[in-house]
Amino acid sequence: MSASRLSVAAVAAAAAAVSTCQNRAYADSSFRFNPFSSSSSQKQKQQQEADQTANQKSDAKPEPEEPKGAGFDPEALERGAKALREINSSPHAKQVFDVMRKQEQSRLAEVAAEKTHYEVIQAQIDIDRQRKLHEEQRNLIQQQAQAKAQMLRYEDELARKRMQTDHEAQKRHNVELVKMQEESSIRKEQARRTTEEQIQAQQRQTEKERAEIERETIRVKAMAEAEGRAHEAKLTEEHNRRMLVERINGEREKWLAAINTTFSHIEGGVRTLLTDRNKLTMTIGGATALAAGIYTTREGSRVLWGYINRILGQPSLIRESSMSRLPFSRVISQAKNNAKKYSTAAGSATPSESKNGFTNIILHPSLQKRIEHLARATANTKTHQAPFRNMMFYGPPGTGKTMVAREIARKSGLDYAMMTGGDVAPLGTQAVTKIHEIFDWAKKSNKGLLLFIDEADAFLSERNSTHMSEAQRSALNALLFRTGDQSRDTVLVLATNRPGDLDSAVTDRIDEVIEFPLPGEEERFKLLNLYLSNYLSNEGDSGSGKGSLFKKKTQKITIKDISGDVIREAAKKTEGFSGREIAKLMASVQAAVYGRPDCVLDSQLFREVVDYKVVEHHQRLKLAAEGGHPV
Ligand SMILES: Nc1ncnc2c1ncn2[C@@H]1O[C@H](COP(=O)(O)OP(=O)(O)OP(=O)(O)O)[C@@H](O)[C@H]1O
Repeated sequence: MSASRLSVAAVAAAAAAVSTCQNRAYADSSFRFNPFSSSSSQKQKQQQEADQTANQKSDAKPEPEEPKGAGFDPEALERGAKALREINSSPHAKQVFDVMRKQEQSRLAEVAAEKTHYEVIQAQIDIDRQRKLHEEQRNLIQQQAQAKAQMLRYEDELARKRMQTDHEAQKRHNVELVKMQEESSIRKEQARRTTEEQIQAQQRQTEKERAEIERETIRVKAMAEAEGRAHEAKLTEEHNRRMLVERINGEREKWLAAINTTFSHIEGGVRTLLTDRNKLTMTIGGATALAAGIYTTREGSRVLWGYINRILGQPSLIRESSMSRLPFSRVISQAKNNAKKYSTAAGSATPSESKNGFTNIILHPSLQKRIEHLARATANTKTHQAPFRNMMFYGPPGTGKTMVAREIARKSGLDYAMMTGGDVAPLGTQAVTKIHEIFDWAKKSNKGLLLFIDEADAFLSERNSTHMSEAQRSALNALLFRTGDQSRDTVLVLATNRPGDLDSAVTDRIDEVIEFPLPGEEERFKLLNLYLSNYLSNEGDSGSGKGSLFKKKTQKITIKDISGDVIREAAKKTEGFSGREIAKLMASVQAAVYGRPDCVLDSQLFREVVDYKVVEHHQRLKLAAEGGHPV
């Protein structure tokens, strides 16, 4: 029993020694497997502790202390060798070695198992590592993908921003381009306009120069003609004087001879007469009758010559003139005026005339005041021998321009002559001569002449206008020439519906410009009243009524219920009517009254005529608007 115990202890010691050596060898050779080496060293430690415990138990006597070397412990080898020796000497050596071999095998198996376990762990670690690596790679790829996507997004955003910026820049550029183009076109337009204006200014300048030259030519021509005429007149006068002297001398001699003869005859005759009383009486009576006949004939022929001179001397362009009246008609009118003056002085003047300076002319109060003032100024100008002021009347047709011109002439004591611009064009080349004739003729007036040119725009329009003929232009230049200086014998009054068409040189000669508008409601009311009394009142029905259309009236007109309100209503309806239209309306009323057997004018008939005249007026306006003509 003790032997076996001993052998077991020896084997254990040997095994421990061997294993220690092996462990050292392991520990030296395999640093790689740290966990295993640590566990084997622990085991070795445990083994050593177990061996020590077994040795202590088996030996129970203290082993002398071996000096401990630095790296190698010979004690174990010694103990191993001792144990081997004991084993060798033991009969159970074989069994011991078997056990040892089995232990070794089982230990190796353990080590292999541990190794396998470790390998499994290692593989697991590898797998984990690989998985981690893979995950990391995947994360990395994901991150890269994210970064790339972000990058792409960023690039895309950048590209979009760039595109937007480019687009805005392009837009700005386009706007600038358009602006530049606009500016350039404006500049071009301005340049074109400037050029056109320059060309027009040049043309105007050329026209002006041409007109100036023409005027100068006409002036020089006129002066030359005047000089020629003066020279001719001088020569004629000289010749006439010589002839007269010769004739007087001849006559004197003839008369002397005749006187001598006569005296000798007279002497004989006187002697006979003194002796015969009857013959003396007859001779005295015959001489007186002869003297009276001679005087009457001379005065009569002088008056007749003056009249013929006026009639034949009146230029053909003058349509109406106060200078062409028969001398006896002037005497009659003078007598009439005197009679009027007398009756006025006696307090029988018509209210309209005493109050209103212009008989039968209805104007707006302010216009009337101005006209009266002008008439007074013209009269005073004439009295003081100052230069006359020219006038222009403009406004729609039939507003009283001609009437006023005539009245101004009458009031200011001037002669009056009227011509129409439309008559000038048909005269062609004769027009210039005729214009000069008028102004020469105007000089014959002792009182001064108011020359009224109606439709002045027909021949005094802008000289640059294309539809103006050369003859018309010359006529206009002639008028401009004759009115260039302020005149002391002619007042020029132009009337036109289109003042804007007049040549600037013509308007330059005008001192007073007066507008004649269409009558307002108050004026229409007065006009209706005026023409009602002129055409329909029975005053002066003896045939001399100033307003009667027919001098002889066989039946009296009866006016019924035509109150102020009825006339006021008509004045309201006739808005846009001229004075002439209102006069015509009342003439129509008169015709309508004469159309009735009883010659009664009542408010119904009056209203009917007014209504159809208003309709007619609007139709005329419409037609004129369609035709593009002024009414
Ligand atoms: N203000 C007015 N007062 C009274 N009657 C007027 C007035 N205006 C016009 N008339 C009447 O109209 C007629 C024409 O007037 P007048 O010839 O003076 O007009 P006008 O302006 O010269 O016209 P036109 O431009 O056509 O020559 C006159 O005879 C008169 O009957």
